[in-house]
Amino acid sequence: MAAYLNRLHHISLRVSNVDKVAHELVSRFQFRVFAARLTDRAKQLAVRRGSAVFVVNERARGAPQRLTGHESRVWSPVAGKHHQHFRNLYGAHAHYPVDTVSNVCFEVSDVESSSRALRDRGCEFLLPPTEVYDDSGTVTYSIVRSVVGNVCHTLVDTSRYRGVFLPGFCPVGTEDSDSDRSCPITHFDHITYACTRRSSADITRWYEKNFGFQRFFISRNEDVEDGYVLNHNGIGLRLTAMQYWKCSASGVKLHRDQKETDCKFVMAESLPEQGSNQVDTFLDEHRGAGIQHIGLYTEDIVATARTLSRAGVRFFSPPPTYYTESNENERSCCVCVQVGKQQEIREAGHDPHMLSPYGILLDTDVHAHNSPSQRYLLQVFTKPIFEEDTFFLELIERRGATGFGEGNIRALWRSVQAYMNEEQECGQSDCKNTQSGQHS
Ligand SMILES: O=C(O)C(=O)Cc1ccc(O)cc1
Ligand SMILES: [Fe+2]
Repeated sequence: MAAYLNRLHHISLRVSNVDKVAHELVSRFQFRVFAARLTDRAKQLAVRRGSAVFVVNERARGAPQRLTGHESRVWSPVAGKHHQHFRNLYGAHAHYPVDTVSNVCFEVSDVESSSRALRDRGCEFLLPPTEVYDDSGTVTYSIVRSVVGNVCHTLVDTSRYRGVFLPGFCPVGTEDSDSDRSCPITHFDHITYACTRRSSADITRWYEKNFGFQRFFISRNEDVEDGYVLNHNGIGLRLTAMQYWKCSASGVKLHRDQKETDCKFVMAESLPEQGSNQVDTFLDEHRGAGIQHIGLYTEDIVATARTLSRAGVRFFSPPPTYYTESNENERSCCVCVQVGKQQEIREAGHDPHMLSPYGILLDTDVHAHNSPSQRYLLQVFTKPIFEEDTFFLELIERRGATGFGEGNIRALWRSVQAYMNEEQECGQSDCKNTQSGQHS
């Protein structure tokens, strides 16, 4: 392994309208702006909910903005001077034609040695280790390109920094406790990439080799090379999942379902046999592979979905029969068409009427079924949040289940597919703001 990752530090979005996207995250998704970097050339807003931090960066218009060759050749840290050159600090440099989630930033203990090791393994750096400072201390960071579309990783060491976020950012608002029970989002649960065909195996190897990620299996029937393949009834999807093995989360209080402070990574590929689908749509509209969605972990998905729904967030919903009918065979049969989950929802101790207004899906871990401590997870998916049909968010509550619900993936797939078909019939992009597929 080349780089030891301590934890996920933040995720960067690059958008044409920072205020609009930040406002969406704040007014709808209940994030709070806690730091800002505003200069005549840059606008960066940092928003937080629990330990989930997004930085919303302004997307440069006009000529692509790149670091110059001179800057790339500088290897040893250059104290403090660099920040004058950068329109957007911490990994938001590269030009991209549409709004996008461009960077997953990891905290590491030693940026220099991690970067050197990654470079020796052939990784491409957009920025060598660089120091920036302000009155609250110093931070070292570098930026490495990933092997997935436009996604980059900033590696940052904040151990010598006492400020509210990162050098150059000013605190905004007052620190509050995030203890609001109506929206207990605590952290990023997973990041899902939309990948081009047959690229998942190489991507997995890249993360294993360079960052010590570990593969984990979504299904017992999953093949090591092929991943988890869903290829029937109109669903053509290959999923491969991995997580990073965190190294030093000592002192961090962990939630019972949170294994250390890890965040899972899921690679989704579309399979050609079943026709065009949501992964293809992402690749088209995003103009390449990238981050398709991010799962936000919540301790109470019903309360969170209610709060977000009242604030205007729109969710995908399965057909009403999902909550009113039961399909006993569904759990043991991987090819039959799903009808309903009423009984499964009740058996898990939930009321279908509480889940249906928001389109919340429930999936029991098949192998734990009938055991006294039934393991399941609850998920709900939002409509895309940028102009293009690309990036969306997900809420996830885990009740002992650590993977991804096979049944939920099918239910989500169908509701997204129905929505895409509807949009195609309308031929209007503003349909995504309507209440279609929504029961609330
Ligand atoms: O189930 C999840 O939350 C996943 O992240 C898996 C997944 C990935 C891509 C899709 O288009 C649909 C589902
Ligand atoms: Fe997901």
